[in-house]
Amino acid sequence: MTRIVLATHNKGKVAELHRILGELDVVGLDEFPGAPDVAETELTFEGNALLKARAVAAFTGLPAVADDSGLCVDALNGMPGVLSARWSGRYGAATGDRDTANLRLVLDQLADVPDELRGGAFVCAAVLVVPGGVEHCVEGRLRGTVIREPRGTGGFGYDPIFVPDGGERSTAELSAEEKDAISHRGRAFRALSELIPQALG
Ligand SMILES: O=c1nc[nH]c2c1ncn2[C@H]1C[C@H](O)[C@@H](COP(=O)(O)OP(=O)(O)OP(=O)(O)O)O1
Ligand SMILES: [Mg+2]
Repeated sequence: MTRIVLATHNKGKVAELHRILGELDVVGLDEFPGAPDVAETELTFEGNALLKARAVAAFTGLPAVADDSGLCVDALNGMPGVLSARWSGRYGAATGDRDTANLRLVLDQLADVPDELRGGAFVCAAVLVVPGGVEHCVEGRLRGTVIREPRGTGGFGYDPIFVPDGGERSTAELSAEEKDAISHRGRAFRALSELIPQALG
C-alpha cells in the first residue's frame, strides 16, 4: 500500500484524519523532520490546502493530503474563515492558548447578536496531491450555531462554542465517532478517500 503523508501540524486534525482515513497507510509530518511550514497566503480554503499539500508532496516525494478549514460565521460575513487559526493574532499567540483566545474573540464579537442570527458553518477543503500526478479537492460543511459560552472538552479549536443543527450538544461534547460522522472534515475526507485508489493507480 502506498504511504500518504498528512500535511498538517495540527494534532487535533491528525487524530481525526487517522480515524477517518483508517484503512489507508497514512503518516504524519513528524516522520519528516525539516518539512516546510507553509504560509497560508491564499484567500480560499481550497487554495491554502493546495499550497500545504503541494509543498509536502514535493518535499517527501509521496502523495500528500492536506486540510484547510475554519469557522464561517454568518453575522461576521463568513469570517473568521481562512483566518480562523490566526483570528486573535499576536495577542492570542502570546497567551499560549490560541484556540481559547480565538473562540473568546468570536464570542465577544457576537455578544449583541441574538440567538436566531448566530448561525454559521465549519468548512473543510480536503486535497490530495500526487507528485507528478493528479490533484483532487473536495469540500465538506457542517451547519450549526455559535453558542454563548464554551461547553465540552473534546475536539479542538472552536468546537466548544459550536452546536451542529439538529442537536443540543457542542462538537466538543460529542464523542470522536459522533463528530466524525457529521463533521465537515469527516464528510470531505470520506469523499476524498473514494478518489484515492484510482489517483494512486
Ligand atoms: O473540527 C473543527 N473543530 C473546531 N475548530 C476547527 C475545526 N476544524 C478547523 N477548526 C479551526 C481550528 C483552527 O482555528 C482553524 C484551522 O486552521 P488551519 O490553518 O486549517 O489549521 P492549522 O493551522 O491549525 O494546522 P495546519 O495548517 O498545519 O493544517 O479552524
Ligand atoms: Mg494553518
